[in-house]
Amino acid sequence: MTRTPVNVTVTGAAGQIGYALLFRIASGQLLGPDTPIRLRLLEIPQAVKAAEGTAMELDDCAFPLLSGIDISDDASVAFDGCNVALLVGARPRTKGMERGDLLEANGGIFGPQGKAINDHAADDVRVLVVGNPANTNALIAQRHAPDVPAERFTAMTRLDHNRALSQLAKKTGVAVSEIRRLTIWGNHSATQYPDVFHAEVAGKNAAEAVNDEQWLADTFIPTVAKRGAAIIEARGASSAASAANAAVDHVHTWVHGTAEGDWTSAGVVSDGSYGVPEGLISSFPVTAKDGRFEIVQGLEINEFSRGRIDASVQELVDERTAVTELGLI
Ligand SMILES: NC(=O)c1ccc[n+]([C@@H]2O[C@H](COP(=O)([O-])OP(=O)(O)OC[C@H]3O[C@@H](n4cnc5c(N)ncnc54)[C@H](O)[C@@H]3O)[C@@H](O)[C@H]2O)c1
Ligand SMILES: O=C(O)C[C@H](O)C(=O)O
Repeated sequence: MTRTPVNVTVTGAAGQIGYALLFRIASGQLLGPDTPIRLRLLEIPQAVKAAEGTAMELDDCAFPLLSGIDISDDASVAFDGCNVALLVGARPRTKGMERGDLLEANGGIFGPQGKAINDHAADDVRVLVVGNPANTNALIAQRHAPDVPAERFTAMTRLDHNRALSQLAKKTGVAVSEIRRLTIWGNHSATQYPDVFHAEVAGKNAAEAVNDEQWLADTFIPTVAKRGAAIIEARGASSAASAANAAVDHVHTWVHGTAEGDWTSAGVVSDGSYGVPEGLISSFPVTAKDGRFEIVQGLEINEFSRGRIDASVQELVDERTAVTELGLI
């Protein structure tokens, strides 16, 4: 192997998503079978030992593409030379915590990590924020990295996208591979809007294939939007393997591109498209080419969709106002 390894930094490496994610990155599923990887794991001091245990297991897999593993509790070390940053570690909501408390606690994590990326990462750094509230955490990190192009900061809504694909495939009786052009709009929260109006199911318009607006409104949208909570209820812990899978999908698509004629969903910095205020990190339909996401332009937004997109975007505006008032951006 002669290529220089790509530095992939994973925060929250000792957590449950970290445990599902690291082995897939090291096996080549994130960047492809020809790209050697150096893992840089960031954890809080209390969890460094657990991260060391995971690193021992990674060693024991003898992955041919894994050129080394560094573990640190110092963001300036973990992001040094970083090419791909997966910001997974976050402060979970605990009993009695209000949304503002959660935003404040996470601002204390994502602000300094954004600054460390700004000061230490490689020029081509790409950042995916997984830790919740993912869109606003991504915004906080991006605002602390003025020297990094804003478009390099993204938030994960690929899990929502994949959930929507599966639900629609089940309803219409087709394979997920036969569905294209589905969109998640807005926030990675219960207000998100999974939109089938531009989607195709086996070459046919998805809304027409479903032909059941009540199912869309009363079953499909809430099932996708509340899936995270349903998994917590069932598993007693939030989604981990599916979240790691979506992170792998997001970065793989970002680097390798979307298929001709298709698109995916990602939280990206708004350029004002579709009435989403500029600068917000909101989920859009996006294509990827040459390592860049582009918002799909020119889609007609019907009345059913407009109100739902606006409601989720308003939640993002409110979160941005809250973190501005807290002095976090
Ligand atoms: N965007 C999505 O689709 C999506 C899906 C699932 C989960 N999530 C979110 O991902 C996050 C991680 O989930 P999890 O199940 O792995 O949680 P977890 O609690 O199992 O692990 C989180 C890890 O982050 C570490 N951590 C905390 N603060 C840190 C910091 N400042 N620097 C580095 N590491 C830090 C913790 O020590 C812990 O090991 C949560 O916020 C969860 O809500 C997002
Ligand atoms: O961790 C959560 O709150 C849920 C998670 O974001 C998910 O969508 O599964």
